[in-house]
Amino acid sequence: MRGNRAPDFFNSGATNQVTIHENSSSYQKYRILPRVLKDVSNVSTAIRLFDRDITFPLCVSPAGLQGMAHADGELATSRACAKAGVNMGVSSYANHSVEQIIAAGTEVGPIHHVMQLYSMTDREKEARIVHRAEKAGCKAIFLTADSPVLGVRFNEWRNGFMPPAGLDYPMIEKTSEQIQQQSHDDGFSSFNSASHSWAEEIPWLRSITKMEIWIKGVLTPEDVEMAIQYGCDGVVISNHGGRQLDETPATIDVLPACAKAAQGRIRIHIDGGIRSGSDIFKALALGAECCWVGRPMLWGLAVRLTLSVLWESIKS
Ligand SMILES: Cc1cc2nc3c(=O)[nH]c(=O)nc-3n(C[C@H](O)[C@H](O)[C@H](O)COP(=O)(O)O)c2cc1C
Ligand SMILES: O=C(O)C(=O)c1ccccc1
Repeated sequence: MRGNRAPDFFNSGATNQVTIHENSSSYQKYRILPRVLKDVSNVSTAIRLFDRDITFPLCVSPAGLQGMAHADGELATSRACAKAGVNMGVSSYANHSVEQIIAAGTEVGPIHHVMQLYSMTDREKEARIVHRAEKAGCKAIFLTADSPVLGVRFNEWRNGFMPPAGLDYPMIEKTSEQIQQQSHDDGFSSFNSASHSWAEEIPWLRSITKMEIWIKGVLTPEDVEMAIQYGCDGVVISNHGGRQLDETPATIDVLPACAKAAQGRIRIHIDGGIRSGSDIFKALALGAECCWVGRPMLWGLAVRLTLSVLWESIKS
């Protein structure tokens, strides 16, 4: 059976949903030790990122298929990020082009974007994404390194999730019809190169772009060291929101060791399960410079769609 249950795609983790839950619940293991009699009359949550102040240390992670949550999809996300004064990651599987997404945000206010990339079997197409992103004004490539193949997602399989008709994928240069002709797994993960490696990918990327190069999906001090050796600018400590390899640790639990390994030689950001200001505080206290968030932004888009449908039905 084929189905288009968007929640199966947006909300799901991989296999038994262990990591997706642990990402959030692990924050409750950490307690905040305040120091007292400190002058807090003049404080700011702003941090500097890509040579610009953002209002607070939370940006929006790249997530594909936002057109399934709302027709404006990534355009709306970009506007919202600009309004909030934070930066945004653009997925290679966005339903709008990087040029349109940047234009939509920039109309609202100052905003920077980063382009998410997978190592692809079609290197020429991968290079076209990089060049388009750079020309459009992206500040960095976020190379997602945890997805040589797509995660095992029982919740999607159970209902035969298929991306809906009518959505385009301008960055990977596919229409929904082309995606639907392949099975869900083939349609998506066949673009990713299962034979990717540090040596194949990073020097090549470095040779084709001046943008910063970040590795998204790092969970170990060893890979932080690899990213430093390969001259990368930053890493995002991430397990893909528990959607790729299940039973990997919560990102907050591996952050201290990763930050220690970095010793200030590379930027350390984090995502996965961050849902409140105290989560952000703990991540910063444990060594991250900035946090990123995925699903809550998608839920916001989907609620806007639901409200507009409700409103139309009330009016008529
Ligand atoms: C529906 C959905 C689609 C995603 N698509 C991508 C993607 O295209 N590329 C990518 O690198 N990460 C993708 N991610 C992972 C996010 O960038 C991020 O790592 C994750 O959502 C963070 O966890 P959180 O949702 O608990 O905040 C996706 C996540 C979700 C929920
Ligand atoms: O679902 C994801 O996590 C993801 O990275 C993805 C995979 C295929 C299409 C869009 C996003």
